[in-house]
Amino acid sequence: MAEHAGRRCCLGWDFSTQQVKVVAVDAELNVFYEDSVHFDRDLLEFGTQGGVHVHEDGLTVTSPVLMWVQALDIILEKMKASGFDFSQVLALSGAGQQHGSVYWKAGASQVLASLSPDLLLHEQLQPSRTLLRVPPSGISPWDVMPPGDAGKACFSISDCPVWMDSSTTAQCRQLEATVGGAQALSCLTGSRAYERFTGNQIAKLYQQNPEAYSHTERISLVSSFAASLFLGSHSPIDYSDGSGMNLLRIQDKVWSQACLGACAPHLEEKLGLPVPSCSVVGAISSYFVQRYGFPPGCKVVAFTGDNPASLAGMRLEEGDIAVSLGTSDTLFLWLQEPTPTLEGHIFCNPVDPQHYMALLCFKNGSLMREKIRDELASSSWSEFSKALQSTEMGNCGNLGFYFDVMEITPEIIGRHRFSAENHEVSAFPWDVEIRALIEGQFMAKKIHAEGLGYRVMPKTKILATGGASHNRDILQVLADVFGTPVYVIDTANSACVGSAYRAFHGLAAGTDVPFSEVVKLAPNPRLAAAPTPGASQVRDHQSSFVAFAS
Ligand SMILES: Nc1ncnc2c1ncn2[C@@H]1O[C@H](COP(=O)(O)OP(=O)(O)O)[C@@H](O)[C@H]1O
Ligand SMILES: O=C(CO)[C@@H](O)[C@H](O)COP(=O)(O)O
Repeated sequence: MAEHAGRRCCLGWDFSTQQVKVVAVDAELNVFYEDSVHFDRDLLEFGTQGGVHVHEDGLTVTSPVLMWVQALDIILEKMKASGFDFSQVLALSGAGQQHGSVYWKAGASQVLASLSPDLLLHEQLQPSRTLLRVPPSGISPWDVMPPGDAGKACFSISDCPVWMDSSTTAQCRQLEATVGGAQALSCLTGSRAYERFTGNQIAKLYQQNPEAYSHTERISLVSSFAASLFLGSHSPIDYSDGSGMNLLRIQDKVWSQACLGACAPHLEEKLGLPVPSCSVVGAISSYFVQRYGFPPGCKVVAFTGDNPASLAGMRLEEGDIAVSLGTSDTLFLWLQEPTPTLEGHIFCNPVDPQHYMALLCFKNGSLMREKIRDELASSSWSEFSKALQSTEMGNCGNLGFYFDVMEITPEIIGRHRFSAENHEVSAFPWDVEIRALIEGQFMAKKIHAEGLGYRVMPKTKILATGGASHNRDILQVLADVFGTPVYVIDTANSACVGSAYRAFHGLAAGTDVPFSEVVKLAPNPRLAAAPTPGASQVRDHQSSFVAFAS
């Protein structure tokens, strides 16, 4: 019998850009099981790179919905094969990459409610595998399943727009114009119009493929889509992930009728009512009880966005700053009051309904670092680290900005290098280039955080998470650029851990127990890097070059 048999626990899931991950956390808040399915490596038949398909226009970016379903099938079968005791799961919650959307076709709710435990999920939700690849040129990416599949397939479109998509500029301008401009939209929804935000993606679908839109009974975020699989019915969207749509009024937490109307008709009924992030949305469906042995009373707590879930997993406190180095790089803070501006985002807080969080998202994160690693460091993180170890903090005044894809913060593309004399140059030696990349990425984060009003205080700590937080040399640069100690939690999967913590909070639903009380026994974050003495002088010298990044 596996050692994790018979331990009462909550599960935390993360449907992120490159993989589906899960952790099991016991009642003492120890993580005792972790697993993942990596889309590019484990689901080769979908042909994704970094979990996505970039279309020929270079702007449209999608992921196959069935890949996500199949990843869940694989991971659950792996858990079963390892002897994981599902009967001990008291509750589960999860997270999804933010902004991505799933279009459930009319009739899908009946299929979800009557799944046979003898078959895998993906075999029942979309039996036909036609049109799963990136459509050849000339065919709209908004493909509809062939008419012969009507009644069988559960999705109106098989390729879902994801957060890396930047093809909806026209829809963004239209939405801003409808509500009185970018600042007015930001005051209403927490953000000016952003291409990846779901309302603009829905507007594009409606305009380009009205047939698929009209056949859609429900639109989910990636988070609420994943929750729906566990529930066996459409799960509501939670306030926190719902804040990434340009549709939710973040103060009173209802859909903005003006924004809905600007995007597409009958949208409110396709979205359902949004709910508080700590809501129990129901009990697990009988499919999971019969196939895997979950207890029938296992609660499903609303799934949320991966960044909000990370905030929960890191137990972020006011004054701290979280830096997530996943596929995207993000930086986020706990906020008492929303202060929407033209840059960055304000989301409803996932663990405290009275409060908010601020978030900045940088698209050129891990995939950009991997590219430079592959070009200059023999595809090896340890070679990459050697460059950081062998070069000086401040890089002798050399500075670089690396945006191979159109950046979100700020909107800029290309590689730009400046010598100590502030001349633009075309290349650096390999080790200088690697340091320039990492210092440039963190300087940009610091400058933009300061633009949001954030100031480093003596007690400030950075909490780092995401895949690249495994790399101590990268974290040292982070500590030096911010002049602040950097802490990590035991697993880089803070979105999963946060989801499991949120599931425990859901068990206490109705008792008014605050989230902080539920997680007070969780292990404290560990110091990973302290600022090197003298780092602040180097930073002050460099800040004169940084106008470029802002
Ligand atoms: N030792 C390392 N040094 C730097 N980056 C790393 C290291 N290990 C993993 N990564 C990066 O972590 C990324 C994946 O991060 P992760 O948080 O799991 O992504 P996501 O949740 O978006 O799927 C990979 O793309 C890889 O570049
Ligand atoms: O767009 C955003 C946040 O606004 C991204 O942070 C996505 O949520 C993707 O997350 P990762 O897969 O990179 O964690």
